Amino acid sequence: MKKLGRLLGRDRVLIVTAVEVERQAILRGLSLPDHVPFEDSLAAGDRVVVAAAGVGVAAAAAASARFLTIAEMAGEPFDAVINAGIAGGFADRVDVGGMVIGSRSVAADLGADSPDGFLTLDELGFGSSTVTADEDLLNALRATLPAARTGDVLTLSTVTGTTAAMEVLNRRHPDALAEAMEGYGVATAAAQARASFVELRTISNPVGPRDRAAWRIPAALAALTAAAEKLATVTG
Ligand SMILES: O=C(O)c1cccc(C(=O)CC[C@H]2O[C@@H](n3cnc4c(=O)[nH]cnc43)[C@H](O)[C@@H]2O)c1
Repeated sequence: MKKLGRLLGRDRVLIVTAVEVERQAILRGLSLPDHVPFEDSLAAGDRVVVAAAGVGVAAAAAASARFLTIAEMAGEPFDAVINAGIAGGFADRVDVGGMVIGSRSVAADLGADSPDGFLTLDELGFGSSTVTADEDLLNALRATLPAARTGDVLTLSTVTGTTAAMEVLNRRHPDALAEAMEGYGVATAAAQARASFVELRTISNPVGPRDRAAWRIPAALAALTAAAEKLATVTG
């Protein structure tokens, strides 16, 4: 059974989260069951599949590549990939509980340090530390989620936990809205599978000195569910 029709104008959409609670938050919003294994969703011809990849850029890239390859081999390739989950928000740019659509997913710690400053992959001549979101997908998300802010989302291997680290990021990426740990990895897998990509994040905590008590994970998960509910209204 095709449980959800075309989402955001796409035939088949893969939504990749890091962890299961994020996956369930999205499934709740889409009114999809939460117990269907990935392979069974594919076999059923579901047009929207939500899968958890694990935390961090390596798990995100490896699992996304696996999901995309399995779908391609089954003759049901995904044509769009959304990396969705919770994130840290940069103060004064986005509030806890708010939402960010990534215009770019930036691997902010991938490169080389030097006495003259940080060198990105681009500057080193090894490719790019940045994946730009697909314009049509980005615009479709923006139209569906008008309350969301649009801007760069950083991908980091370490959650920022000190004022010093936050200041370094602020200097290097003065316009970034949020940081998370998977976007660039999912985006790279999507690019290699020639699927369009966008990152969608709801804010669970401010970026800055580690303060576990300030994390508002239930609020960020509720915002993910609300976003998915809105996405479900734009099916064809
Ligand atoms: O520091 C802690 O005690 C702690 C407690 C719960 C979760 C964590 C995580 O590291 C979750 C990482 C997970 O969530 C995304 N995320 C959320 N906020 C941030 C952030 O400020 N910086 C980076 N990643 C964040 C991330 O994408 C992971 O999937 C820590």
